[in-house]
Amino acid sequence: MSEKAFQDYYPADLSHCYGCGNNNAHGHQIKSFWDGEETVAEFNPLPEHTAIPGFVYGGLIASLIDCHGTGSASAAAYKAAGRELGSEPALRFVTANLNVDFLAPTPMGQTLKLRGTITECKEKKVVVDITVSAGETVCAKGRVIAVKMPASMAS
Ligand SMILES: CCCCCCCCCCCCCCCC(=O)SCCNC(=O)CCNC(=O)[C@H](O)C(C)(C)COP(=O)(O)OP(=O)(O)OC[C@H]1O[C@@H](n2cnc3c(N)ncnc32)[C@H](O)[C@@H]1OP(=O)(O)O
Repeated sequence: MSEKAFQDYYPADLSHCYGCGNNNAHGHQIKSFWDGEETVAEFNPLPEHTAIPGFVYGGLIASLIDCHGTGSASAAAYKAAGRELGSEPALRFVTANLNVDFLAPTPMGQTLKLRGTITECKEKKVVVDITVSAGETVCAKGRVIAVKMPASMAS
């Protein structure tokens, strides 16, 4: 994919997140995009993301859902407002609630595909439902309730 990801619009001073910050060399640097009305992201787990040999650590999967969810929430809020991604004033969202169901063992060595659906989009709250698939298998599903970032979290 050659277009800019949602996370590429985050300002540098808010790009340190372990899951999605471009400025976090040790983080996952997840990249999310629109695919029609849904949002998508991909991730290739590394050996250090192992739970049991051959299988991916659930905390990593939760982290991917978390950051694909908050990125999708921001993008959905911009879309609902009819605004360009990244335009000021910024529409920033953080995780209020993260719920994950692990449906099947997630194999190492495959690209994980995340697909998000915007279930609810209000001015202050966006709900995103996400699946994580390896090949044809949906290994996990999750829901992110994202809420406008409080002023106290901005520097
Ligand atoms: C694309 C362009 C980019 C632009 C630029 C973006 C930069 C963007 C940087 C992002 C960076 C990465 C982000 C990664 C994801 C994290 O890891 S974020 C870190 C983890 N999260 C936190 O630390 C958040 C800590 N919690 C809080 O600050 C506050 O509790 C919250 C979540 C902001 C909520 O504030 P609040 O004032 O209590 O919210 P409130 O007005 O009462 O509720 C609003 C709505 O949310 C619901 N709600 C509130 N809390 C909860 C909860 N815990 N459970 C369920 N629902 C809740 C309420 O029920 C209410 O719903 P409705 O009645 O409207 O339907």
